[in-house]
Amino acid sequence: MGILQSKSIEVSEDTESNSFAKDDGSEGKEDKSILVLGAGNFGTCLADHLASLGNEVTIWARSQEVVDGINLQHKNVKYLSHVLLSENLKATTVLNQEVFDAVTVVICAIPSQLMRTILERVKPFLTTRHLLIFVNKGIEKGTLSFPHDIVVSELGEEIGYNATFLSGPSFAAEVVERKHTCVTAASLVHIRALRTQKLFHAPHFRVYDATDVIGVEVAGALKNVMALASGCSSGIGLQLNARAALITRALAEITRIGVKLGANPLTFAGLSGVGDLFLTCTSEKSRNFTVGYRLGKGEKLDDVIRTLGSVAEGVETVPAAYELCRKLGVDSPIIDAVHAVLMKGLTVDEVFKNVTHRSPKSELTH
Ligand SMILES: NC(=O)c1ccc[n+]([C@@H]2O[C@H](COP(=O)([O-])OP(=O)(O)OC[C@H]3O[C@@H](n4cnc5c(N)ncnc54)[C@H](O)[C@@H]3O)[C@@H](O)[C@H]2O)c1
Ligand SMILES: O=P(O)(O)OC[C@H](O)CO
Repeated sequence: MGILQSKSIEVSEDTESNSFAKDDGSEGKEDKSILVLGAGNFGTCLADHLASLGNEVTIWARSQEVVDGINLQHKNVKYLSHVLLSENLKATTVLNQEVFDAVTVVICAIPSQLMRTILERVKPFLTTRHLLIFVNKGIEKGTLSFPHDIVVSELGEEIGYNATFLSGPSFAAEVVERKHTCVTAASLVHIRALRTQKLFHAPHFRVYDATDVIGVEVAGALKNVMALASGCSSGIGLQLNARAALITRALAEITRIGVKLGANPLTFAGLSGVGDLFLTCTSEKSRNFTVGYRLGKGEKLDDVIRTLGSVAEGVETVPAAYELCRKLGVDSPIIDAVHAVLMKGLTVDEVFKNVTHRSPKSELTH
């Protein structure tokens, strides 16, 4: 926490002229060769999207089986296995200088808790020439760092401030089927956000540019925690009135936290804010909602995680979000409730009862 917050004003007030921007007319001209780190659900769908737009895309996977499946059958045998991927998409298990020299764009689609590990590994190969894009939605446990803070601390300010963060309502399973999707690309260096927009933009995949990185990151990380809460609420049988109330109060809670960290409150009314919150809190396609729902039905967290088959970022973000709210001195009843279920072992019914017994509040000040 704090690295980005303390520097954001310095670089965001005049993003076109700050020392990190390189607006010499060459930005983005060569963005045709792309490396995607992480062949999970989201890495695969983004790689396929970019390949289908005519780019040369290489996706890095740890598993030889996944790499062979993509290269030989155009299928990711582990994730999104029902989909035939673009023939422009190649896969590799290799990460070396040659691989990075061959591309101008690097996209990191690794869960937030593993970001540092992968950045340590690729750091020697990255330069400011690369357009570096992150799609993580989480807060690192222990350090309470948002993705951008991790990037700056691992790769330094020059590369870190040039990074872009892509977020918003975007289930991988829909993106890969070319279902209409709108997202936000945020970078402190505005021309990098515009370059990301140009790279991904298509009639079925609209990208809006932004510079409020901390707002977009807070919204992306915390909507996962709120989706756990929404799933819990459905799991114990609460209905749509309760869901609407939860989403509304979740938005108020996320906005309070974001504003305390220096975010623009209007970001939370955008795609990465209420857009993603609404999507994830209302759909069984969401892994976070599903985890919450199963907890509400009485399953044990370990059993749910073991059988999920994919990451639910909210689970690891809960303890970090809880700690962050204590540090900031922000009232966070929904995060606290999810924390009590996940970390203290209370049942969803018990926690819900406690929440309903809170004293009456004033809507706009709480
Ligand atoms: N799936 C979606 O719909 C979606 C949409 C938007 C954003 N995201 C975000 O994208 C990120 C990735 O999510 P996902 O859905 O692709 O997750 P996933 O569980 O489908 O895949 C995770 C990927 O990380 C890799 N990985 C796991 N451990 C690793 C390690 N130690 N080193 C390197 N790689 C490792 C896995 O092999 C896999 O490729 C998350 O932060 C998520 O919030 C996901
Ligand atoms: O399946 P979830 O809950 O991780 O949500 C996926 C995306 O973040 C939705 O935008």
